[in-house]
Amino acid sequence: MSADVLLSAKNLSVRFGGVLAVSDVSFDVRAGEVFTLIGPNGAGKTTVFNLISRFYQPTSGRIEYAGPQGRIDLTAQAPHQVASLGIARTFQNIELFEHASVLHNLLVGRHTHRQTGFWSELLFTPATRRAELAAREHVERVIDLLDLQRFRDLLVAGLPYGVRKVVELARALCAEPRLLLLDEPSSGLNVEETDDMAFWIQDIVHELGVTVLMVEHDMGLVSRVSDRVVALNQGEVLAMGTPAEVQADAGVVEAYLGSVEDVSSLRRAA
Ligand SMILES: Nc1ncnc2c1ncn2[C@@H]1O[C@H](COP(=O)(O)OP(=O)(O)OP(=O)(O)O)[C@@H](O)[C@H]1O
Repeated sequence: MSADVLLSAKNLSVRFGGVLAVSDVSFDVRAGEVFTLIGPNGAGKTTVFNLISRFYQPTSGRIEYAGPQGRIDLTAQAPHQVASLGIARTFQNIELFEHASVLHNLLVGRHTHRQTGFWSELLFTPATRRAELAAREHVERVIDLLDLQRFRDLLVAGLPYGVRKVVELARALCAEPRLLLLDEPSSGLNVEETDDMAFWIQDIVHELGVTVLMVEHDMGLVSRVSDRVVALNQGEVLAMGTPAEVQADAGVVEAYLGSVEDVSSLRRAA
């Protein structure tokens, strides 16, 4: 794995009974890029995400990851270790504490980052106080970056869907991830909100230096924010490259024929 690679999927396969959901899939995600998985329904995108989050174990293959303490085999880690390795994710269906304020949700998101132990937290030692202060500062930075000031003390349950999507993005960022997994960030959003989401994704990559691995159906968003794209079909890699290169691939065009997605919009906006 070369120095600029943050995550490397190597010959991943997953079988569910008779279904080969992911078949010999390999790709590298470079530090600082937006790397996007596309493909028709059932192509294996969510399964790849679930392998990286450690919800699923591969039938064969492995995932190498440049963690805070050096390179590791991610597939050997327990699911509860993933957050402390600097990997955060959002979900297709928003997962927030509905009856807590935005600020509370963000502080909970931050909690996975805490390094202080049980006794120091109980005794509120100087190390705990410093950690608490750093947590608050980072949460405030994320609130500012994603323009959430006016919502900070409101309950999540009362917020419009589009704002909740941004809060979920903020919650994931509060854990200070090295790698952020975004599962269909545009799902449920209207055109204007999708436009804003593209802006937020670009902003967090540039401002926070986070690497993004995304599953997305909206090809306008994909072409706007992605550095590189991998197209999956029936569990296999069809094509990989810049949005324009993948769009030009004959296999990709064929896989998308008859589907609602318009592959021509994969051309990156100038
Ligand atoms: N837990 C599971 N048990 C059995 N089969 C599964 C499981 N998860 C996924 N599959 C199957 O694996 C294949 C790939 O599904 P996956 O959800 O990864 O596709 P996808 O590309 O994310 O599709 P979509 O865009 O519809 O979310 C499908 O045939 C699906 O039915």
